[in-house]
Amino acid sequence: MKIGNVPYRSVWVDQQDGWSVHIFDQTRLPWELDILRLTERDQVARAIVTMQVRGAPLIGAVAAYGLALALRADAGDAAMERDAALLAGTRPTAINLRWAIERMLARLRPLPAAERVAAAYDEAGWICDEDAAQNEAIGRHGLRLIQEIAARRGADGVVNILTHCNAGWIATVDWGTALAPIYMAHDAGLKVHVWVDETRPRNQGASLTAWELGSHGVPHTVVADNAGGHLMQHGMVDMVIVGTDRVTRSGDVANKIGTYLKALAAHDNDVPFWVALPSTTIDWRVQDGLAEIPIEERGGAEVTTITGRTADGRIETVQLTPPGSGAANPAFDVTPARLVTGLITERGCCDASQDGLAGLFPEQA
Ligand SMILES: CSC[C@@H](O)[C@@H](O)C(=O)COP(=O)(O)O
Repeated sequence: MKIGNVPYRSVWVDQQDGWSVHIFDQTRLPWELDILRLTERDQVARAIVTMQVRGAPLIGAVAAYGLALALRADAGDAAMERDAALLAGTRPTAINLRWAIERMLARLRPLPAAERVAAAYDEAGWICDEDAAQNEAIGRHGLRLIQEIAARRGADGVVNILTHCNAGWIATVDWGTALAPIYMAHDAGLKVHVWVDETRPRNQGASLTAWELGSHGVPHTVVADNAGGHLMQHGMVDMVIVGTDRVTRSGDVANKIGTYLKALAAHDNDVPFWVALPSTTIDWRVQDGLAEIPIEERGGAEVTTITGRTADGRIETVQLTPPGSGAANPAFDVTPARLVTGLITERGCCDASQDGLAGLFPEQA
């Protein structure tokens, strides 16, 4: 996607040196566009843990390059297994991270150490290219859903879409998942307007989704997380599209904390609730999302403080709560498949169910 008129991906290898890895520091957006240069394993691990990079597909892709950087230091068997485990353990909920590391190891383990660095960069590059292509396909399939609603609304009708967290191009290698259909609808001339949940505590909606949509010229309005139910009750939401960090083989969906409440409100108001994902986000080994998906617990400071830009341009973090108040910070929740209208994947749309997923991905069933 473009910033200004310059096309970017969310992770790329330095063209000059051919090995260091660049990312945007997402903790500085939307205030500053800082590009970080990563040169070693620990920088990559730190970037994922501190959420300088975030979003399920992107942390998988960046971790893949993290393993390539680690192999530059030591490409022996023991070091590779240790570094792969370290990178895979940086965040627990998004399955794309484990998937990417397992794919890297499947390619690298049979090779002699001397051939591993080149192969690792090659494989990480494929992971990135495939993610971009899958998300573009998700965009095309999701576009049809938006077109159907637009057709019912008539020529002047605006399609109002609510989204939670950030599942845009900055959360993937390119295009995004939930936002890909929205970009395509906007580019196709459909009138779309996006309700952007602020997404406390880290505000990925207010900072990242609003920045992405604004940069692309997509009309949008940021709302407090608690506003979604009210908007749906008053007919102001035509559909919900969210991304996900892990989908079970039965169609349960883990996504940013608060997604479940939006699904409940959508169900109560007959608003279609769609989840967009590349197949790399499906955990075929897991059936019951509530029982089996590990939910990341992050530090309480993300709840007790808030970061923003002051009137004179400084980025500051301020305290919201009284001294001594404790805080809990579960970062994800699980929406049961029964509340999900359907899944939008690179192979098309399906029911959020074992049969639905098996129909699209028979080789996994
Ligand atoms: C295409 S990204 C899908 C999900 O990863 C996204 O919705 C989300 O929950 C991200 O959580 P985050 O904690 O910001 O990494």
